[in-house]
Amino acid sequence: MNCMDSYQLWIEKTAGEAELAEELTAINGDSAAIEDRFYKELEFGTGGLRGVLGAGTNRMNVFTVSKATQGYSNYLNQQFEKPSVAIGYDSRIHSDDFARAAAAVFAANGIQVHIYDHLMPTPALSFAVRDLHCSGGIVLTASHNPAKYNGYKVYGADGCQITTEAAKAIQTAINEVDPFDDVKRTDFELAMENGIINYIGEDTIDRYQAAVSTASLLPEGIDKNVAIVYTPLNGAGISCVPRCLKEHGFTNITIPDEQKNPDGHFPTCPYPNPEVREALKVGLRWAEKTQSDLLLATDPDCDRVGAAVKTTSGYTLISGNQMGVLLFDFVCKMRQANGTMPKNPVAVKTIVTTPMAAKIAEHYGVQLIDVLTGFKFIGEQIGLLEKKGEADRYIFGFEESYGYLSGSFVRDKDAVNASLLICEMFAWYKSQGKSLVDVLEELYQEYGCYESKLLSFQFEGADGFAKMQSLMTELRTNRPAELAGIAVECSIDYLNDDTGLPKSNVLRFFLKNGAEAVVRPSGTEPKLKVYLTAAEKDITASQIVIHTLKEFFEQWAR
Ligand SMILES: O=P([O-])(O)O[C@H]1O[C@H](COP(=O)(O)O)[C@@H](O)[C@H](O)[C@H]1O
Ligand SMILES: [Mg+2]
Repeated sequence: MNCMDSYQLWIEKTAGEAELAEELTAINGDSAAIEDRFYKELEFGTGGLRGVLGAGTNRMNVFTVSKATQGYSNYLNQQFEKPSVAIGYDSRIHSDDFARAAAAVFAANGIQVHIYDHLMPTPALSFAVRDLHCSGGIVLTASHNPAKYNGYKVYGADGCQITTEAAKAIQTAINEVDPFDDVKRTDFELAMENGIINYIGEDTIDRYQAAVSTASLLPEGIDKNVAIVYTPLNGAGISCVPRCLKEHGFTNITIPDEQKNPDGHFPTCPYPNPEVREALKVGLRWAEKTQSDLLLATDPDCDRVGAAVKTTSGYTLISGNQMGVLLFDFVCKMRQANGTMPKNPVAVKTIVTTPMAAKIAEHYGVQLIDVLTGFKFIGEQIGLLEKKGEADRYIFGFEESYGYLSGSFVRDKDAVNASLLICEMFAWYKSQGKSLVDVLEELYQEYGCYESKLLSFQFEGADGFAKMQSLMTELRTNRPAELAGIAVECSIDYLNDDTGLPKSNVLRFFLKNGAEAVVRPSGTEPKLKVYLTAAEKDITASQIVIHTLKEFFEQWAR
């Protein structure tokens, strides 16, 4: 069906939904606006389905959510005799409505539903799937994307987001569903009365908090008087992070008034992504006002966490790679000291995450596995260990995009777990008179001066998508012998080369002196991402290499 026909059909079928009907009427005659909403359907990317809120097949709305849920229900009913699911949601616009709509579709398909009765972190959904022995689960969230987005993360029975094979099968099942004719629905309240929909109890939440507590590494007697500013960025972290920190003795916590309450409009952080400085602005102001030691900021679904620490010259932001290596080293060090390092320990990172991790792994005798971008691939590795009865070998997983997990109790990145670890690590080094910046410097001395940078280039709409594809194709077919004058020693095309990993649209260039550039389109936002790494003899030299590469790629993406 072409865009115009789809548009007409949607006008007819969505008349009962005031918000959508109004939007469709408003774009009458605007062919670009119509095309943008109908030129494709939402598809699984790095972290589930994700799209702008609004009317159309390429938008997140009650129809696309219901269609996805019907498809997922068909898949579950095929795979399991008596399927059940867990549902979570964050603070985004319509996350709760979509969660209830999805619950009603599952219920109408005879699938038992366990749904949180208030917003909860994404990792708590991963936990609930495992705790309640569900066949799968979903979270309504677009993670850290801007406020105009929402999304739909899908989980398997192991509590891990579905990976390649399952995603393909579920996508096929979804594609077969007509959103207007094929979706079964029941009344949410009625299904609650009938017991096919249940609220997830406090006991599950308590067990989740207890599981996170098992990740604690700090020995008795360490001073925990760390002054912390914690901001949930108007998201789900408020439900778990303060409680977790307090239960572990970190009681000196200030939460910024503006960002404490759930609010999907994110009025003071329109792009609620701890990776970007702008999102930390309010938190930094509160940190300065209260002269706090540490700032922690979790994204709306509380699976990633950003941090800044007080130094003599103000607050220093710690990047995802920096925090990853700090935590990885800390986990290894403490487990060795506590006598809890398992035999043949395993850590997992993504291919776009700093190669410095390999040096740390080698130092501690940890096997380090590299996987494609997406924490689901880290969770998948834990699942593979679990199948062999060896889940305890997993000690840490991380990715440069501020995602960390130090235990097998959940299968997605966990910012509650990571917030606790960061506070413990901070207190541990503070007790030795060191800041995290000092420790980072020590790690550079020991393992090499790795510097990294992520470049993101925005490409909106159908035209942007085509431009991104052509940039990738051009780079793939005319593989450069040098980048910004730095020799390319070899390169990997993850789409066509045999890497042992699933095929993926990623190009990786290994440059002279251990520098690297990895290029890939984002699977969650209309962006092209370039991940740069340099490893020179000092940090300044590494920064110069990064700067040169940055200028080159900025020119390239124009
Ligand atoms: O968005 P989240 O926090 O659910 O996280 C998901 O998306 C991020 C961005 O992916 P992309 O680079 O494809 O945009 C990935 O780094 C992450 O591994 C994945 O779990
Ligand atoms: Mg997130």
